[in-house]
Amino acid sequence: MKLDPFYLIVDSAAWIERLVPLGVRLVQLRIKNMDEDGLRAEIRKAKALCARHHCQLIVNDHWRLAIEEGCDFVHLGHEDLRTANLPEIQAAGIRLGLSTHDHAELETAMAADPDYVALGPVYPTILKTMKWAPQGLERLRAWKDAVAPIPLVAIGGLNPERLDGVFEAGADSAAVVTDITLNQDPEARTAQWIEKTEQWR
Ligand SMILES: Cc1ncc(COP(=O)(O)OP(=O)(O)O)c(N)n1
Ligand SMILES: Cc1nc(C(=O)O)sc1CCOP(=O)(O)O
Ligand SMILES: [Mg+2]
Repeated sequence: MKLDPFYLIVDSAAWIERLVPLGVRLVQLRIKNMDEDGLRAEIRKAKALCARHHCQLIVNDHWRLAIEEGCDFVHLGHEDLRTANLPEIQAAGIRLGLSTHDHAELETAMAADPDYVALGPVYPTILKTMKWAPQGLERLRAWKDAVAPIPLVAIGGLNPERLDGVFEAGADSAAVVTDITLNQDPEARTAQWIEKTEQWR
């Protein structure tokens, strides 16, 4: 499976409405702290927007709602995997991306037969507190050797200036939150990401 090299992560359907029409092909809806009705409405809106703009939607964490809403790709972390029903996800034909941060998580992830593996944080991130130190590019290279031919996603502290390094180290896709959502011109920054990643598309 080929992933788009630019993997946008946002926390609302409103962001998807704003940025996906610019040409984003891969987006994750990552919402924390919302009740089930609100989440369902956001997922439904995001799904419709992505279908209209030929963008692959990946739903973070909320795999059951994703199945119920007819989505086809979810992202889960190690903690999520403890409570997720993998056979149910697989039986629903849902593709699965998994986070990893260390060798133990990588082993668990590979055993789950994922459609991609993410490694992070490659660089320091301001989005959330992480218990892992920045992984760096050599670690990314080692992960590539371990997961290929499964696609590898790099995440954490990424910006256009860091993309040559992460793709040279073997990443197939680069995921980003704050470099775009906290930018003073998110539309222009998105366009910059799309243009910069064209060489790996
Ligand atoms: C592409 C991608 N990689 C990693 C994560 C992190 O997932 P997780 O460890 O479950 O943490 P939360 O994002 O749920 O806080 C991700 N969401 N996407
Ligand atoms: C959501 C997330 N997961 C990570 C991991 O390492 O698993 S790093 C991260 C935050 C990514 O945001 P930014 O691009 O702003 O650094
Ligand atoms: Mg999670």
